[in-house]
Amino acid sequence: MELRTVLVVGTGLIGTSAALALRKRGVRVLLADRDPGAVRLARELGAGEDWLPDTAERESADLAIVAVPPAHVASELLELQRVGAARFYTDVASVKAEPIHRAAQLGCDLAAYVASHPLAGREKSGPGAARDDLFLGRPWALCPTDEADPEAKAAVLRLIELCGANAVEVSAIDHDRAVAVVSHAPHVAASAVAARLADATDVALGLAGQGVRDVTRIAGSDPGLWLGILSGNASPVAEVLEAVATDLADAATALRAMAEGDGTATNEITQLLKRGVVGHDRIPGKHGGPASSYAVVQVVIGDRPGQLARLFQVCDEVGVNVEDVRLEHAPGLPLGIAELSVEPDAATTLTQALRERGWQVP
Ligand SMILES: NC(=O)c1ccc[n+]([C@@H]2O[C@H](COP(=O)([O-])OP(=O)(O)OC[C@H]3O[C@@H](n4cnc5c(N)ncnc54)[C@H](O)[C@@H]3O)[C@@H](O)[C@H]2O)c1
Ligand SMILES: O=C(O)C(=O)C[C@]1(C(=O)O)C=C[C@@H](O)C=C1
Repeated sequence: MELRTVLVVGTGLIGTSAALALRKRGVRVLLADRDPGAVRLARELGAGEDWLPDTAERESADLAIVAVPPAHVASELLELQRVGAARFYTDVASVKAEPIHRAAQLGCDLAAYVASHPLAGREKSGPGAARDDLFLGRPWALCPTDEADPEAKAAVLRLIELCGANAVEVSAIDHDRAVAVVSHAPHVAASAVAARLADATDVALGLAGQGVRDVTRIAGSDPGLWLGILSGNASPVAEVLEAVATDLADAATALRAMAEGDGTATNEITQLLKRGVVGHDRIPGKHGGPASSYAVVQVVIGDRPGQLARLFQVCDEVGVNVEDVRLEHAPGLPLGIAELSVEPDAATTLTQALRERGWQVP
């Protein structure tokens, strides 16, 4: 099924990322959001054009993507179907059973609707955080109901393909149980670890390395959005968290025993760490990797004005496009590391050029 025109309702992180990916593949994208500022920014980023529902010659889109918080999906779907906004509809909410149930209760046309969920995101919200490669190589769940028209499913499969993601068909109930394990409970665990940092000493924070950043990155996400996600999948998430809490309580008990000289308690900790390795190794590498397979060039930079500008100047001189940049500060030192993500075959050129110009590239 070809998608010529797609309507994106909710031009935040996910809606705008999908819109940018579709634009890149030549699809016409119409944008709508209850916040006019979100539409304006998405448009300025090149995500599409404003949807003008009141114009007489308004056409119906091939597909509408409802990219709003889970609790608003069903009401938004109903309204869009009422005005005939599109031929087919999907949503991207992080929970699936609840919005589908609500859509059925409200009397939405379930034949034209196939719920979906891309397993890709960021800890930032809004169109400014959107990226056209967000979904590349990532799983994208779709949960067609028995009522769904095969053509509606084909439209959503085409959306997933155009965004470069991998379609995974699953029932809504199975989806919600699965994401409780791989997304929702991990999020709460990250928040609990990050909450310990709220009153950590400056000394502790000054010693923060990559480990705590990796474990807590998602804890920086919008609490309002996550309250909606967690409350839409409360029982499955509670079940996983109870198991995690048991492991943590057992680990604390074993550590107390070790502190009091009980050598046998080490076994308890070793078993947990080993089970952790087994679980970690089961995460499929392809889906766990970065959105694009860029090479990272690390450069030591002084903590002085103009350093980054000089660095980018070298990239410009040798014609290397910087796809992403990350700064690592060394606490207490007038130095940091700039990590430049570049196409793999540009990494050697850039490394050489930087070294020739006196930059320290470890
Ligand atoms: N953030 C993630 O990592 C992530 C990943 C996958 C899926 N999701 C899901 O995607 C959806 C959007 O999340 P996001 O991260 O893009 O959030 P966001 O806050 O970046 O964007 C949501 C947008 O929806 C708009 N909105 C809210 N209610 C609306 C309504 N009734 N009508 C029109 N617009 C409305 C808001 O103004 C906002 O611009 C959520 O359902 C979320 O569960 C999020
Ligand atoms: O990586 C992130 O920042 C995410 O928000 C990703 C993540 C996930 O847990 O994998 C979070 C929630 C979404 O529903 C989908 C993706």
